[in-house]
Amino acid sequence: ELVARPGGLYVKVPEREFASAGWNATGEGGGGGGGAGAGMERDYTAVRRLPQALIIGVKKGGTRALLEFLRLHPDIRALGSEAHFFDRHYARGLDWYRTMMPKALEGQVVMEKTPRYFVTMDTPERVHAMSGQVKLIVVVRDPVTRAISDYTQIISKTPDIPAFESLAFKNQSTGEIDAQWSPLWIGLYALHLQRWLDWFPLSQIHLVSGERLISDPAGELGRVQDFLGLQRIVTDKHFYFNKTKGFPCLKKPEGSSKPHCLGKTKGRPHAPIDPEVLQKLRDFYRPHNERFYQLTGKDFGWQ
Ligand SMILES: Nc1ncnc2c1ncn2[C@@H]1O[C@H](COP(=O)(O)OS(=O)(=O)O)[C@@H](OP(=O)(O)O)[C@H]1O
Repeated sequence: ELVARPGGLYVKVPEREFASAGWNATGEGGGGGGGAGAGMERDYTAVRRLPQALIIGVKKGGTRALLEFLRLHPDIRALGSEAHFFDRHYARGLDWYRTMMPKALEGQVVMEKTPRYFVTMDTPERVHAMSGQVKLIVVVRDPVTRAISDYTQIISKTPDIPAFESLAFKNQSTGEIDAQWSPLWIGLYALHLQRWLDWFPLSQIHLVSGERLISDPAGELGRVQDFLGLQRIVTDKHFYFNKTKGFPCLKKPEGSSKPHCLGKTKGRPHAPIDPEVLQKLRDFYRPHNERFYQLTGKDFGWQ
C-alpha cells in the first residue's frame, strides 16, 4: 500500500494523531503530496490515520460514483466499503475506526463514505468530537428522483413491499404525504443540513450536485479537488460517456487499464410512478428545497 514517491527516503516517524496534526498542519494546500517545508524531512511511511474528509450523504445521490472518481487522485486514500462508524459502530471507538482506514502517506487525504451519516441524529456531534476540521462532502440530487431511486433499491431487495404511491401518502385520497417514510424523509435536505450547521461552518461542507456529477463529472470533480486542497488531477481526460449505460464511466480506474462503469445497481431503471403523484411530491418538496438553497447559497434547479 506504500506508494512510491520521489526521494526514496523511508523515515519512520510516530503516527500522527488527527487532533495534533490537524487538517493541514503545514498550512499548505496538501496537493503536493508532502507538506514538509524546506529543511524538514519528509515522511515516506504509510500509516493508518483517521479520515480528514467524509462523504456523508446522501443515499442514492451518487456517492459511490464520486468516491470512485476521487480514488483516481494519487493524494487520496479512500476506504472502499462504508464504515458506518458514526451511526452503527461508534461504541468500538476511534482506534477501531482508524484501523479500518487504508494506509496513507503524509499529505495524502484519507476519506470514507457512509451516506447514512447525513441523516443520523448524533453523527454531526460525533464527527465533531473526532475533529472540528474534517471536511464534509454531500452529494445531493432532486429529492423526488432520489426517493424513487431509494424505493427502486428497496423493492429490488424486498419485491413484496407495497407500491410507492401507497407508501408515500398517509392517506392517498387526501393527498397527505408521509414525510416520515424514509425515502421521503431523507430528501428533507434543509432539515438534515441544519443539524450539521450546528457543529460545522458551511465553509467546511461542500455540496456536489448529483445531476451535474452525471452531466459534467469533470467539472464537479474539479470543485471537489479544490475543496480538498488538492491539485486538479482528475479531469475530463479520465471520463467517457458510455451510451449503453447512459452514464459517465472511467477510461482507466485505479489499478486497471480497462475502461470501467459502475455496477448494475448504479444507474438502474426506476420504477414508473404516476405523474400526479410526482407532481404532489414536487409541490411537497418545493419549500424544503427553497430553504436548502437559502442555507447553502446554491440553487440546484430542482423543479
Ligand atoms: N457515473 C455514474 N454511473 C452510475 N451511476 C451514477 C453515476 N453518477 C451518478 N450516479 C448515480 O448514483 C446513484 C446511486 O447513488 P449512490 O452511489 O449514492 O447510492 S448508495 O446510497 O451508495 O446506494 C445512481 O442512482 P440510480 O440511477 O437511481 O441507480 C445514479 O443515478
